[in-house]
Amino acid sequence: MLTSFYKMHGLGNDFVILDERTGDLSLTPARIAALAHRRRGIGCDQLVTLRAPAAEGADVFVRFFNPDGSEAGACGNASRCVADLVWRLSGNATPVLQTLAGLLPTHRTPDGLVTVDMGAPRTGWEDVPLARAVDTLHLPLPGDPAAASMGNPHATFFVSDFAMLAQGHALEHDPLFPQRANIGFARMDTPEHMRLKVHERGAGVTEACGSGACAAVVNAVRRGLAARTCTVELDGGTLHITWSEQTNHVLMTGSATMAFEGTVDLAAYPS
Ligand SMILES: N[C@H](CCC[C@H](N)C(=O)O)C(=O)O
Repeated sequence: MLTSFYKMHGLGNDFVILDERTGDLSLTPARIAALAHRRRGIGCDQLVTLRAPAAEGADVFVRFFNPDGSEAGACGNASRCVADLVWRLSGNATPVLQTLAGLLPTHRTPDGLVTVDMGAPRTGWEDVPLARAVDTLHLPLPGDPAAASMGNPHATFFVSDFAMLAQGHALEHDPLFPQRANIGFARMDTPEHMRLKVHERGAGVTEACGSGACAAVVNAVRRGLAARTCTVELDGGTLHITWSEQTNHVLMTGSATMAFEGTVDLAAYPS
């Protein structure tokens, strides 16, 4: 039996989106990893599922899975893509996404971009989470990173070049991060412009990371390095991030792209 899927990306951070609102697809970690495989599967940075919402006021319940089968509480680029997909399918231009990180209101901008309210950052050590009580603004790691969660763990290193990117895998698995972490490397060109590269937890280096951009701006503002409205330039393109002083929420604006639709025979994948 063939199952439809949508292939979308946010600045080159790419996703396979499967709709489980018509029935469970038995997406075990093994099947997710096989579907995400760049040669033997469809291939993606994250696999995204849609389900009927449980929360009051939500239009769709969205879950995000890495190519290693692990689940992520947040995924900014995929959130923009799901908002765009809901609009394409239903005409609703302001869907509210229910995620493990909470309810994320979204809207389209006049120039066809998508804004997601990614909610408030979590900066307590137990919220990131970290393995012990340390100052999340200056972690006890070489390179003196800061840490914050957007519903998933992020560490941000402030760098002048990106040589440290090669240490991303080891840092992802540092014992200070009991749930591992996404590792961002941020170069502040001005307080309003950041160049960012991210080694993602469970996925490796991606062309863009939306929640990583949000966390990096939050950490930069906390360090006094960035303005609350900051343009983040990633390998795959630009995101506009604002950490609102009034609401304490982080707004992320950027593109969402439909690459293609397809069908897949899930019976050909491990259960
Ligand atoms: N690409 C996603 C981040 C995925 C995070 C995932 N790697 C995790 O385990 O937290 C984004 O645009 O926010």
